[in-house]
Amino acid sequence: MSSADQPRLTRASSRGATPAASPRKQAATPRKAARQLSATPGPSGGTPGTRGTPFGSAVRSRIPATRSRIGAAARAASQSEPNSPRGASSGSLLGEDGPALLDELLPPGLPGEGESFWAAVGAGGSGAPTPSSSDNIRVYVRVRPPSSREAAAGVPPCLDVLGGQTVVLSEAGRLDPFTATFDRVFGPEAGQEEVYAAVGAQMVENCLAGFNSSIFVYGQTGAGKTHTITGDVTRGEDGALAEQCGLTLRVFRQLFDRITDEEQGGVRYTVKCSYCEVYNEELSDLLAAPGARAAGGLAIREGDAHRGVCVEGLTEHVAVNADDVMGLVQRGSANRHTAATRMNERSSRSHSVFTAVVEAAEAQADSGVTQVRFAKLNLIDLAGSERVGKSGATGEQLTEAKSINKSLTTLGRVVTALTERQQHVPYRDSRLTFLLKESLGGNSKTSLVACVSPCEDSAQESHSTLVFAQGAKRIRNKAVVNQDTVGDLRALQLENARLQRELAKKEGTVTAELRTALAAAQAQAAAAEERASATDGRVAAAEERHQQLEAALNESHSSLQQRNAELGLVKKELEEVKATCALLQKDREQLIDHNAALAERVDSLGGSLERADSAAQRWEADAQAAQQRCEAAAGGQRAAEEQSRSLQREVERLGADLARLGAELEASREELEESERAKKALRREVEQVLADLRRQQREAADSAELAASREARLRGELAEVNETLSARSQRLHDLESTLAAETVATAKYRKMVGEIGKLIDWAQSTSPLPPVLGGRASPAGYSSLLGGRLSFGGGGGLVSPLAEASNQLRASLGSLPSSAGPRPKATPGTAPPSLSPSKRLQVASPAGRTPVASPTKFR
Ligand SMILES: Nc1ncnc2c1ncn2[C@@H]1O[C@H](COP(=O)(O)OP(=O)(O)OP(=O)(O)O)[C@@H](O)[C@H]1O
Repeated sequence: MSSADQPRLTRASSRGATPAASPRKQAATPRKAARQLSATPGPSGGTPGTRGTPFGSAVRSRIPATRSRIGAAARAASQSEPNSPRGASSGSLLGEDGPALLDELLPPGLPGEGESFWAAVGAGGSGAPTPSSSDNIRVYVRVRPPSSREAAAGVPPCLDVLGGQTVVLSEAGRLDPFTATFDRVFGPEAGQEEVYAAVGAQMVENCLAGFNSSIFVYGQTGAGKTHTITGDVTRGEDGALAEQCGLTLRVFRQLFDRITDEEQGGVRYTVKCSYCEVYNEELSDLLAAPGARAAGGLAIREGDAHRGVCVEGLTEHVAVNADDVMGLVQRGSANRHTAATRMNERSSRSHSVFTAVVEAAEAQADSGVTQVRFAKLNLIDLAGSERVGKSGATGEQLTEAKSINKSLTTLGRVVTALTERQQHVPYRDSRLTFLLKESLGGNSKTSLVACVSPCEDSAQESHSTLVFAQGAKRIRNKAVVNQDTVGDLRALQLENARLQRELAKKEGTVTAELRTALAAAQAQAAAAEERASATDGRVAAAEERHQQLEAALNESHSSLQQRNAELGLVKKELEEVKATCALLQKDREQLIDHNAALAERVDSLGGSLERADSAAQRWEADAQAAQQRCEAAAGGQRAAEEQSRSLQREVERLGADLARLGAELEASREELEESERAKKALRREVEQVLADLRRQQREAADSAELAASREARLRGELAEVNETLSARSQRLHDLESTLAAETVATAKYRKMVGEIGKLIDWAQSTSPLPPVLGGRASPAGYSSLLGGRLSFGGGGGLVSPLAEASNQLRASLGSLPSSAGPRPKATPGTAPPSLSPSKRLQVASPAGRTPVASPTKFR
């Protein structure tokens, strides 16, 4: 614990809160308080010596008059502030006059002389005086460390903590620093345990003592509220709470430790938890089974005098240790509405309230009375206010932000109304404030932790938070110890029995005073019964017991029958009073509702009136200004008329221009339409050309494919033709060789024929000289060969066969080609087929040869 805690803890203990550092010492506190309560003189323990004190028959005669005063007081109470602290309003149906009026009903010396019945029955109808405490809300400020984003951006700080209780905000542009003092200010270095020791520990003690206790966390988004109230709710490595665990689990750990101690002293505890959230003005149960969430949210209503505001249908879960609570907090937190925003990666989009109702029952061995104390412990995590522009909220987040800001504004108005002690506190203006009604200005000991960012870019929000926290400091709550009526009713019944026994002892000497005392005691019992009937069904049993006592009284004191008849009359009267009270209670409730509705109506009418007033003033001012403008306008009217005439002329000129421009426009429009038509025709043409092109492209593709296949086929055919050609060339060559040989032979034959001819000619001639053969003179042998001259006439001789042979030779030579060159003869089987010229392919002949036409197929 830091040294800064010291002064605060000293002051806390002087207020009755026990420092957390000494739990053992604290452990005795509630038991001691309970014993003290039971020892305090009450109806059953009236001050010795006052019992049986005569208090005159005048008291009885005052009853009817008093009854009418009760009615008036009840009506006045119901019309007065419906939001009066729970302790005051719940103590009686009769409002502030209640104590005095009931004192009038009671004989002196009954339930605690010198002490009003009001104090005796207190808020819970207890026979013991109820300790109450009127405290201001305790307000703490927690400055969180800079976030990693702020540290990285180097945003300068704007807050200083002085002496543990003062915070100073200095902002660029602000002339004077803003300074505020609180119960405690935690700097960025303060850990979770330190915050718990200062804020949470005392709440545990308050709760065990029977006081409702609430802790709020408030502040802008991302300021550290959830970190403070919930924090890390997982187990640490050693199984203990995590270091960053917030107030909630630390409070319950301490609470259950203390309960264990207390139970050793005979006190029995029950802890019932609930967890709800207010999201977009709808209340829902965070611990409801999946799918069991009420559509449209849960309803809130004013509960009975003891239990305060109730949420209908909210599930309650019994917890017997801190682990149970941890499970519930984990489950509920997982169901809570959260979202990532620019300001906080996991921003709570709802207000949440974790509530535990702690009930302690302690039997009093001496009196048989069972003291029942109970307290509500609320841990409230408010959603953070946010500037929409800064948080970047849009869509659903924007709706959430608006709803959050609206309910926080109502919270601000409630705080203002309470601090200014206004008659009407607008609790009902939002679900949040209605739900937290008891914690704000009511029956609760309340602490508020205002969370702020240390950095300058949040200075404005930190300032608003500190101003809100300052306001909250001035709220006064009135907490009372909440006690049940079981034991008190029993005490009253015991007192009743005692008085009746006393009455029996005195028998015939019983005075009218005693009867009145008895009646008063019965009135007390009946009143207590009536209050008890609002909370449980035990009254029926009590009445039965009461009747049994009456029967016993009748049996043992028959002499008192007549008096008992009178007693019956009184009882009847009391029944009437009871019935009247019940009616009054109904009236009062109706009046409270009516009053609240009226107050709201008055508020809204007040607002409307103010708006109407200010509108009327504005209208008046507007009328005056309009009057002045009229006057000024009248002066300017002539000038305006002149101007109007010139404008008229201008208008006419413009009209002419307009007509001309209209005509031009019409012409342009026609041109435009024409060009539009031309454009369309052109477009059609282009489309046609494109279509043709596409078709041709397709055909070209087909032709290319065809040409490729033809080329391949032609190449094949060409190869075949080339082969045929080379075979034919070879054949030609052979034929040429044969022809050359034949030509040589032919030439030889010709020469021979020529020479033979010459010889024949010579033989037929008379020339003595032989012809020149081969360029030489024929040898003599010819002559000898021929035997002289050949004779070609008659007789046939040698000349005729020679001439015949020579003729044959000439004929055969004449059939030979002369000089056109050799021509190959078509060989059978190789003769080219008769093909059309168009189907012949010209093939190059071998060098030196005549080109040959080669037949080929051609498709
Ligand atoms: N005192 C602190 N020490 C260390 N970290 C902190 C402290 N306070 C806040 N943080 C961290 O700052 C971040 C924002 O805190 P938190 O979620 O509690 O803000 P919040 O006020 O609840 O915001 P919102 O209203 O948007 O829900 C968290 O990551 C939290 O752990």
